Amino acid sequence: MTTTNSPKKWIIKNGVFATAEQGGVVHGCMVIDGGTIAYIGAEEPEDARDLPSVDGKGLLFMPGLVNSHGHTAMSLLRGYGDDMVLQEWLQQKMWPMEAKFTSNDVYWGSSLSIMEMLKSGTTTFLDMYDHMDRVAEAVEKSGMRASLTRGVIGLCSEEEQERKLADAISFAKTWHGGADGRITVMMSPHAPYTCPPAYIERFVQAAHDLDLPLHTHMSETAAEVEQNVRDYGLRPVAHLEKLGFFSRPSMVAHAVHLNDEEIETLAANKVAVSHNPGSNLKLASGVAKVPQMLKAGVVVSLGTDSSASNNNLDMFEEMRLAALIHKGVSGDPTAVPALEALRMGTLYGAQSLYLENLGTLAAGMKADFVALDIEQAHFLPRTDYVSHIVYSAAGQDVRHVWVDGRQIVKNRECLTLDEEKIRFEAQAAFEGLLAR
Ligand SMILES: N[C@@H](CCSC[C@H]1O[C@@H](n2cnc3c(=O)[nH]cnc32)[C@H](O)[C@@H]1O)C(=O)O
Ligand SMILES: [Zn+2]
Repeated sequence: MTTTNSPKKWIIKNGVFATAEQGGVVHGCMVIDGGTIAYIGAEEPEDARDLPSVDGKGLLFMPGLVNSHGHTAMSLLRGYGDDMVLQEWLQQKMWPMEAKFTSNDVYWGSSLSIMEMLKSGTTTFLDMYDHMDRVAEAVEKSGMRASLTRGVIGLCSEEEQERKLADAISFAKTWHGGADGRITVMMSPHAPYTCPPAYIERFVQAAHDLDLPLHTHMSETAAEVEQNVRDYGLRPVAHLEKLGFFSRPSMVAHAVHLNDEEIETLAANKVAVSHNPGSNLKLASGVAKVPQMLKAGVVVSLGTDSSASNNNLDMFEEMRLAALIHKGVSGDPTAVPALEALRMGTLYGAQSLYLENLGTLAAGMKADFVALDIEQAHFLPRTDYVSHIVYSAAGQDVRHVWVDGRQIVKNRECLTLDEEKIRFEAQAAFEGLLAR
């Protein structure tokens, strides 16, 4: 395929498009006008005759993947603490190292993750972390789309709490709508077990004042749920509901340990969930009731969580895990079929981040899409392309990536980033952390 220098309006011909719309796959062409998909269909539109064109032969186009929960700077801790239970992993391994992170460490860790995500077909991600102005800088440079949130652990003095909340608010004021609208912001107390109730209420108030969605970790482990009942007399869902958390558009990560009534509460309050199957398996947190949540009408998207609990950011793996685990656990092979897994990785991700016109290939949607190289053994025979994406593909199959109609990965290389420098600086940052 010969690629274009992104003229304002152009057409991809001879392509196969897995649209993530109900109905699945289009063989034909797609017209891109600036940052928007203007047309997709089997027939070439009359007025497209003279447009600059690209031959899509040998490529499978699909919407860019949306990674709805993670901590990008933690790629610096990949392989640093494995095979541990959540609370010990956080308290003994992650938090002591993270306390040493400088804003430069965050910049290079985040850049490493951004490079990994882009090259494996993710075009939008959520990041909950500290030093978020540096993450925003990395996102802006990369050309990627992101929902960024200054996550706050409130197990500290009141003064410190005030400083962190002020930091979260000032980050939101500076960056919401930044990078030509590619950056949006959420407000995030880290979790009910790391933030006192009154402090969580301050975040809810700030989200109201700034008109932003809320995000948090919720009901990730059974121990956390028991602890919440001991401390506050309520399970985390009722606890957060009581604190007004669900009075805002909100999205919670994990939601592993839920009873039927809690699933109904999430559905009734339109609370979206980021399901993180790889991280939940690795930390043995349990298996979320995804088929039940989907049936109840909850928007369930997919996230990797950080590279310290995954240990990569390949969203094809998360789609495959989501499609497989829930079959295995329920004994029902019709649970989470391929198209639903693809929609969890794309459209439902966009919806859970409260981003509009994003997540499928259809006229009027944002032109965030990727092309997989399907001239490979594991894409044959050419039967069901949605099945191939979910059950056979991997991030390494991604060849080109566009965000807002602009090409940012071409022939597996990031056009916006200095890949060698990022690899060097990330390794140096990790060595610096070990030495301090
Ligand atoms: N250092 C910050 C808080 C950062 S929010 C992101 C936090 O989430 C933590 N984290 C990563 N994965 C998980 C998970 O699966 N569950 C709960 N916390 C996690 C991570 O270690 C990091 O400390 C402060 O100033 O308060
Ligand atoms: Zn997390």
